[in-house]
Amino acid sequence: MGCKTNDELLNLVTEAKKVTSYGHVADYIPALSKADRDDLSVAVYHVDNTCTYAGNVEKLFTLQSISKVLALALVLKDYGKDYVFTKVGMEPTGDPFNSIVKLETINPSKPLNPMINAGALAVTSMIVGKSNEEKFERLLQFIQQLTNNQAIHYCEEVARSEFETSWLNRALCYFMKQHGIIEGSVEELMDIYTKQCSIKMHSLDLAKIGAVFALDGIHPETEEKIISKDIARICKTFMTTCGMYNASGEFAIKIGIPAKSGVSGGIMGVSPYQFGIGIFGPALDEKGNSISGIRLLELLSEKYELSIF
Ligand SMILES: NC(=O)CC[C@H](N)C(=O)O
Repeated sequence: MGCKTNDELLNLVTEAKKVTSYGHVADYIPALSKADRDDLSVAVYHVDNTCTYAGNVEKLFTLQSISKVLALALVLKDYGKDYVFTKVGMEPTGDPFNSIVKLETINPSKPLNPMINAGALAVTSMIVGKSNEEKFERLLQFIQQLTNNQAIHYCEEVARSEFETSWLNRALCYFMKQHGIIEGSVEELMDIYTKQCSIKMHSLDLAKIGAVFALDGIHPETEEKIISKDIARICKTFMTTCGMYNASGEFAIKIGIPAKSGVSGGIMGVSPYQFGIGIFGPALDEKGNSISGIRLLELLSEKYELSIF
């Protein structure tokens, strides 16, 4: 088992930072454009409860699309896979994460997978609760359990910023509502979805969630079984096939671990039975993945032979 000292990680971070200048901070959600594009931090949370890190690992960032895996785990717990997969598919798309094109061309308008926006919106619409507040509270509590950190909350500024500008996501919702994939108020769904994407944490907490997946759903600190082995397996499979959007194939070849990215620049990685990885590097490549974060994972995977394939 490698990657046990902070110095090892710092060397890799220094090397990975060299590509930062080729990336750009996301600005289609206006509040995200305030990020410092030179940031790069990484935390590795080992299943034996030790942690190594480099960079400013206490800096908070919003989960964005990383939250899609966590919302999926929650609805799979609530409903079981048979029902969930009547509303969302299991296939990679090859299209950008916010694309609408396949919703129209594929019958019966079921989003292809839960890692693209359409699929994630369908998943979030399934969260159980009597009111919008209760639904979001359940998701938040689940994420607090995964991090073993009751202080986890969401960033109101980022949530509001996305809510006020999310026209394409609304379009995806109305399309799916027309075809019976989602029900109820689109504005209420957008309210939960934008709060979900704005849940904030630092790389250490994100690495810890990765470690829960690395241990098939068991929390390394509390030893609590938070999700079943089967749900952990399904989530890791989606991370492997669709987690890096339409760069997932290349990522599987070059790095070869289950991972999920978000447009804030976060990446959660999983090295099964070894550790979880939390990365924050807001400069993104053209597909919307952290450019230095991917470079760092490439260096880590080569050095410690992390590929699962
Ligand atoms: N790729 C992402 O991280 C997308 C999440 C973002 N909140 C959106 O829906 O556009």
